[in-house]
Amino acid sequence: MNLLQQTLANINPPDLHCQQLAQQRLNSLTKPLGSLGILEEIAWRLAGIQRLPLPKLPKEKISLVLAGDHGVVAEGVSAFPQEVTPQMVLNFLQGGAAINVLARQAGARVVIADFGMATPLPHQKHLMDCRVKAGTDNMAQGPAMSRQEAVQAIEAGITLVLQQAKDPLSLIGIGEMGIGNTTASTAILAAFSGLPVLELTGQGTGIVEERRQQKAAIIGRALAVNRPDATDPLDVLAKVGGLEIAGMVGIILGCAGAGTPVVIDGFISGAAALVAQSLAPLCREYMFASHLSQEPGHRIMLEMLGLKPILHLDMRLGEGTGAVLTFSFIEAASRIINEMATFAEAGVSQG
Ligand SMILES: O=C(O)c1ccc[n+]([C@@H]2O[C@H](COP(=O)([O-])O)[C@@H](O)[C@H]2O)c1
Ligand SMILES: Cc1cc2nc[nH]c2cc1C
Repeated sequence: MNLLQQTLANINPPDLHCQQLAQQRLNSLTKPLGSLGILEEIAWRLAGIQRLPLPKLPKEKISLVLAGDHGVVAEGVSAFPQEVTPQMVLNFLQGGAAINVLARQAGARVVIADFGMATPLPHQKHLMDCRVKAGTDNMAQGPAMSRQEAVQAIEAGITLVLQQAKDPLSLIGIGEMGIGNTTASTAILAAFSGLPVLELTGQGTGIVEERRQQKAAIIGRALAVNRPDATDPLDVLAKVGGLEIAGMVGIILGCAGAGTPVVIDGFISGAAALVAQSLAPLCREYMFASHLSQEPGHRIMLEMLGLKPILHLDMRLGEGTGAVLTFSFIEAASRIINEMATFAEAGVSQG
């Protein structure tokens, strides 16, 4: 068995008994029933994931940020040039990007990995080398990558979880950097949903309406040229996906296999989540959706995943920024269930 198959075989449902015990405790705490809304749902879901009636605060918070390039940028689908991918990776390594600031705020460690930028950076001590190839091929003309390359990138993502999150009580956030990756993510969503491409296509880094329509036409062409099989997630990922997207699929599967909660970020990690769910439906139980991105397809993606976004901040940055912002809400939910007094303990009358 290869690492992907082993990981898929390791994914179990969360512990329902621990979930129920957590729900009972939440109902006994000094507040009207259900009045802490989504925080309560986070607390009982975390109990099921950690297999503990009382979930623990994360031992370590980690933001895994994956970089990759996209051959389809040759079609003019992004507002920015491809060289921005390595330039931003250097910015991440120097601590000056939004993800660095928000991770410092959240007390999280940031890990940056190159899954296949078009031009590799000269050796950087703190950059993980998970390169599969020098960017994907142009999906408007043929498959973005081979099936083997997609599996290699997924397995590199699984390995990253095994190396970086040894304690299952860690909390993992995922994020990405890749000029052109909203095009790949939209194609993945269109392949799985069958919805009209124009409805799913957004502005990405900031293209104007005319270029958004051209971007939708290019995604339509990529789907027509490649004919991805929606019943075969690896086929969809290889034909119209991306290397960093495949890496995030691996991280999600790796976290689900290890029983570690994983927070997905915006539209691109959502596309990875769709592929992961399609490979292993149970892995959605280990995911938290951090925020609702401004990309129009993101709401549909989250509905397909059955996940509720915790934050609505009109963000569309990526990098894992929404995911790390959500860490404090997950910690807050864990504190609530552990630290609040019950009606009996506080001598408060129940309604
Ligand atoms: O996270 C999101 O929802 C999101 C929405 C739009 C753009 N992005 C980021 O912008 C880049 C992709 O945009 P584009 O226009 O080049 O496809 C990539 O680096 C993403 O991290 C991210
Ligand atoms: C500057 C910049 C920063 C980003 N971070 C994630 N995607 C990005 C795209 C651009 C263009």
